Amino acid sequence: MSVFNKILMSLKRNFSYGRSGMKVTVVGAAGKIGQPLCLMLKQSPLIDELCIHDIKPISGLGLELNHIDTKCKVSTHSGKDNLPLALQNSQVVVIVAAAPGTDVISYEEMWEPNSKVVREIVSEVAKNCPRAFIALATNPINSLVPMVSEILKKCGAYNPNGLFGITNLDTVRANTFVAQVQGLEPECVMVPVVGGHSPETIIPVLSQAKPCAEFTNAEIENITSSIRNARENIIKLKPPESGPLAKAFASARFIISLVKAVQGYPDVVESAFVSSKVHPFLRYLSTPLLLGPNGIAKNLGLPKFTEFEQCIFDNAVPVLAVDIKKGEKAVGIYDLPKPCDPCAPPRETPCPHDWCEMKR
Ligand SMILES: NC(=O)C1=CN([C@@H]2O[C@H](COP(=O)(O)OP(=O)(O)OC[C@H]3O[C@@H](n4cnc5c(N)ncnc54)[C@H](O)[C@@H]3O)[C@@H](O)[C@H]2O)C=CC1
Ligand SMILES: O=C([O-])CC(=O)C(=O)O
Repeated sequence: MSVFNKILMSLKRNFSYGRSGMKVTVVGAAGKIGQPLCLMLKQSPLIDELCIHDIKPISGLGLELNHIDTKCKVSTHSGKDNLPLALQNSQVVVIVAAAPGTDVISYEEMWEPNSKVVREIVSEVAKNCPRAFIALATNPINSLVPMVSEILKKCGAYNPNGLFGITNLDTVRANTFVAQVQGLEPECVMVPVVGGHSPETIIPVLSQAKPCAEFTNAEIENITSSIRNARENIIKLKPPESGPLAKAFASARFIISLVKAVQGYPDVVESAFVSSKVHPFLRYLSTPLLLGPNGIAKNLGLPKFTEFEQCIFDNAVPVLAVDIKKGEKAVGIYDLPKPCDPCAPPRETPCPHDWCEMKR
């Protein structure tokens, strides 16, 4: 890129900082994560309109939020029929809607009911705001993001750089647990977490934590399992009706980063589960991303792994492949070719070990 173009781009960015008219719509806003998430988004000076939607009545929540003395205006729409109105002119759509009671069951069990809910919502997004960035928090992320991509493709509204499965809760947890072990301030710690968002597919890359840190093998195993089992541990301890606060915090951080990037702020990096070419067998993967005005500006790829990290990553690959396929197949498009056939001639890129024994 020429120096002239670089200057032009930087001027464009500076002019677009704080651009007005940023409408963020949260679908499923009356839920347990939706409410604290909206409270946090209402405090962002970068959002002009926070539109909240739920199938449940939501005007009281909107009124309550509008009593907060920040510039962001909250608009409310409830009921399925009013979703198109809520979505119109949205630049970012956040989906936290889920079928009743699915927050305490396994990802496997919630796939069926939640895929129905998300499918309906995404079809409306494709019709009413096809250019909006979509941030999906509803689980199971590993299968729902591929499903949403296929729905959007069918509707001619797919932008691979504009669809994100929110996984940075795992990064938030990793930063916290590493800070506890190392005696550091959590705000100063940055741990890359890659893979997917389920106990078997979350890969915290502790060897690349910043600031650089030494861990014993026992610490590595404890931190990794605390991150992977965080959801289960919370379900055991918290009454089901209480709010998932750290989860809402992580989602809010992701949305605010996305809004910043869309408004032209430089150097915005967050991890998310996205369409990806980083790994030869996985069409979706969570990795750190450089975000920009058009969504993903650059996929920062996989960090360097230790032997342990490589091993847990390799074990996650077949699980992720099955999760991804489940989402893609749900829209009835195709069956992916088997990525590794033991009888086929050797491939240029070696299959990860364990691949061929994968459970299907
Ligand atoms: N990716 C992540 O980091 C996180 C993901 N989650 C996921 O977010 C989802 C929501 O969790 P909770 O708020 O605890 O559940 P919840 O059951 O408390 O809330 C879900 C809300 O969605 C609404 N809803 C259902 N169908 C709808 C539709 N068609 N249109 C609009 N609204 C609809 C419900 O009325 C309800 O208010 C779950 O799938 C959970 O696993 C939660 C926290 C973090
Ligand atoms: O499923 C949920 O409620 C939230 C979640 O993703 C997690 O805790 O990792």
